[in-house]
Amino acid sequence: MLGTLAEKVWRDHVVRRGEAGAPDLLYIDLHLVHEVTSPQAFDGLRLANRPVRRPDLTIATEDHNTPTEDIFAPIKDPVSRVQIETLRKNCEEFGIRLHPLGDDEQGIVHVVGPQLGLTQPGMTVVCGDSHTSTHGAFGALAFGIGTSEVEHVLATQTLPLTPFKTMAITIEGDLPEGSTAKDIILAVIAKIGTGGGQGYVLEYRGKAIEQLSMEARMTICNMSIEAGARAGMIAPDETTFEYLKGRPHAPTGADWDAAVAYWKTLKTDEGATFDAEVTLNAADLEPFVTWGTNPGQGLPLSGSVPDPKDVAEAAEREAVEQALAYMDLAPGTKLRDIAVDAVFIGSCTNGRIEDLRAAAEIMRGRTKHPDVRVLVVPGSARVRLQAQAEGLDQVFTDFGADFRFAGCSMCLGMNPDQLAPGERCASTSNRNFEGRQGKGGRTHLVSPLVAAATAIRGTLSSPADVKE
Ligand SMILES: CC(C)[C@@](O)(CC(=O)O)C(=O)O
Ligand code: SF4
Repeated sequence: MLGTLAEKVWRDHVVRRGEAGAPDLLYIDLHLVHEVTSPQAFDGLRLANRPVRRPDLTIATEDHNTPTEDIFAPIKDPVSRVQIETLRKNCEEFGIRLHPLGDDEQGIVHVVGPQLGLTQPGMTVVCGDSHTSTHGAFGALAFGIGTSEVEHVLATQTLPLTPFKTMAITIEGDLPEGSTAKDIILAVIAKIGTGGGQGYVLEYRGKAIEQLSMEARMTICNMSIEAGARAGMIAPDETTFEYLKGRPHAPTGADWDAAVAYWKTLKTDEGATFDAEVTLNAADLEPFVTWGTNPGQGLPLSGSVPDPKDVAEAAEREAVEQALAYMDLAPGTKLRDIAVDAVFIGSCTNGRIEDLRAAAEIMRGRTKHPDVRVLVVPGSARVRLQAQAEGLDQVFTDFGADFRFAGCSMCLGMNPDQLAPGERCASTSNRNFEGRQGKGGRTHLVSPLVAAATAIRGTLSSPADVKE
């Protein structure tokens, strides 16, 4: 029977079909765990006196509450310290592999999984974290789950799920210079809205997608959740196989050949139909920035802050007014004239080696604007080591940036890296909600290229604005 990529992966994982609208029971190939959403799940197992069903398909890391400097000193914040200590105790008790702070494989869970070759095409991948959609870049069916579902997967390695609808997002054309995968996904969210993907798995297709690296594909799938989708997927191809070959947990020898043969079948059949279709032309895309307090409130950098008076629908007009009040922006202000206090380069959206290389390319031989503080936080310890091996750490330090150890850092206000109230930041992360980066902090979501150019000029900028 003809099927889409998502339908094929789903079909291959059904343990039991739900009758009369009841959910299917799906097998889970990879369960990723971090310190924030796992404590209650492990408590549930303890209370029911249940072991973890497949510890070998489960892996944990520390990323949200961890500091990104003085990482070998005791964690100062008591809540963070308890979260981390609880994860370590749980992993010890239940026999789960853990990459703790200080380990060479530690990092943000959605950077570590792919980097270790754990995330593979055709897998079902879950984590108690909505940005698990990242792993769909490999043609895996990957999605965030809640704490009770974390417990269910730990106990049974399965999950009851109602099938998602499928939406094709076709990106044709070639990305212009200075525009990146981040600009693609910000444009997609602006087009379909933060609820546009509700109930769907998004499959990204088209020439512009096929030309992207795995890191760029992960940026796009990572933010599928910000369009309301459960998951984002890209069909695996030679780029995928190239990325995976030789990684610590990737198959080898005859297993590798067999895996690639299967992975090559993982694409939507000619003639298979999607429940919805959206098309964008990458050639039209210029660097995108958000002006508001959700990832859908974004515009091309050449634009200006919208005027609520131009918004016809009352509820939407009110949302724009509220966002502008929080962001302290006047309608009509050119986005390029918005001065920032901070720049953050990192997160599971744009904290990989390719992202750091892109930012370093702009920063090399330059220095930051005196009024801007710049944080560069690798998505994993491995990325940090790679950046040091390539001398990028020196570029960042000479630029005046603060180059840190790996973690979620200033993506969210759960660790020491936070914005002060009123501080405005150009951030390569994925959420700009009120207070996301720290109480009263103001976030503009941007690509690593825009972040680096902004750090030079002091206002939201693209590489073209800082060309020497
Ligand atoms: C809050 C944190 C655990 C989280 O990683 C959760 C999530 O993405 O679901 C986030 O980025 O909001
Ligand atoms: S980097 Fe940000 S979005 Fe990603 S898992 Fe960490 S907190 Fe969540």
